[in-house]
Amino acid sequence: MALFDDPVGGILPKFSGFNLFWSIGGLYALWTLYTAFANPLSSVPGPLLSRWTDLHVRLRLLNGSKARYMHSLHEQYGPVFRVGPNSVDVSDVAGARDIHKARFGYLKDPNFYVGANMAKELETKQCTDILHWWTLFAMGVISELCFGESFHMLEIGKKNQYAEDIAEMGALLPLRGAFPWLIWLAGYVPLFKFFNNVAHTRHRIVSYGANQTAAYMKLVENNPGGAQRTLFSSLYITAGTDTTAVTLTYLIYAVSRDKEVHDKLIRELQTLPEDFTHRHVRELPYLNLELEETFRLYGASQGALPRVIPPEAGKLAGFHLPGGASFSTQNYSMHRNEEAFPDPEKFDPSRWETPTDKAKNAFMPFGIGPRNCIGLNLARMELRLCTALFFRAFPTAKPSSKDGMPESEMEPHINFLVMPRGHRCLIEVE
Ligand code: HEM
Repeated sequence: MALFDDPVGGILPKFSGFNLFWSIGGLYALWTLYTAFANPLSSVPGPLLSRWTDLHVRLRLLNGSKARYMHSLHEQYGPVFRVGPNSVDVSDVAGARDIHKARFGYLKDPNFYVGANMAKELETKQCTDILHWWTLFAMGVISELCFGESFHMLEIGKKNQYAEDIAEMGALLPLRGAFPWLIWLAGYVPLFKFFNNVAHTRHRIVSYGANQTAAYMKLVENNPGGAQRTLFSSLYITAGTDTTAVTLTYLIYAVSRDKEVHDKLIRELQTLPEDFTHRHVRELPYLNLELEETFRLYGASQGALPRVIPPEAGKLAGFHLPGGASFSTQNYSMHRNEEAFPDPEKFDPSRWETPTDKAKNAFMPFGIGPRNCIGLNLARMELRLCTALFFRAFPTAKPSSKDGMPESEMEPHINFLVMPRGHRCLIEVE
């Protein structure tokens, strides 16, 4: 059957369904050959499949194993490998640094709120979920900075709808990027209801942010001298909540399961005055080493941070990368570079006593260059203070298997951000 009738008669060639099928098939075959062999990225090593698709990498987002899979591909193919037809991942330290760079308080008293809540839970349940409490704490700090008002979640002991939405959005962010068509499909197919919720969640977050900002502006108008300055809601609130809470959780976990590291910290904390402030903890040498080692192994940002090669193209670690191609670096690999960090899986704060240049260069827990983390000083401050307050209050803290929590629950589930697989971290005291 002719698909297009030519009313003028005989000028246009007649296309049958059969011809159309072969034409599309032919174009597809040409594209397949081009992406496989003639694309400028074809000289970059990588799995054969990556010449046509990055689906094998994206699918691993679903079970949080993408960073580990990418790391295994680095071990197999070297510091630059092809992720998909138009993207590469780079763990070459010098190259990654060049490209990233060239182109391109009022803290709520964690002792009072967090400490009291944890102590209560320890008394009633004999263990406490520190991830839960650090999340409420970090959210409280950021909401005060953004909206001039805390959400009072620490006092109530649970997340409000906004915090639930933010957490859900954060968890789904990588999936939105990797499978945008699933979000679209969710609007039509009831099977994908889970993804459909993403759109509603996003809408609720945007309107909450707008309302809170309007309320704050009114407060400033009515009381120009009285209202505190805020960072406003333009600061993406997710960036400062789970990142801090998860990193802090892993810090406490890593320290409390290693007797030598733990005892050293406790001895150092005993030198603090009773009414210590951040000014005191900032100067504690061993606490600071522990912070660095936590950022290296468990810093919340371990997944790929993508960048687009500018139109004039670039050379990276010996490979020519065409303009428009995407390249990424992931801290999971950079921070496990064996030359920079011997025995990379070991949590060893002492490696930061005299770090080599290689270690300093490969270390980028807050990103580098003009788009690095704007909250890094706040995050460091929260981590130092909370760790000191926590171990002063609970010096015998250790990971708990009460409530049936196996160690495997603490295995990092890495999408863009890190999250313990079990979404909790139970601690008990002796
Ligand atoms: C341990 C805690 C944290 C870690 C590990 C972390 C890590 C990072 C990283 C790696 C980036 C760069 C992302 C990229 O290159 O695409 C980033 C960006 C950012 N971070 Fe953080 N962050 C933390 C805490 C915070 C806090 C507390 C805030 C809020 C005050 C914050 C706000 C931001 C913002 C707004 C950006 C985007 C900057 C831009 O795009 O120019 N972060 N963070």
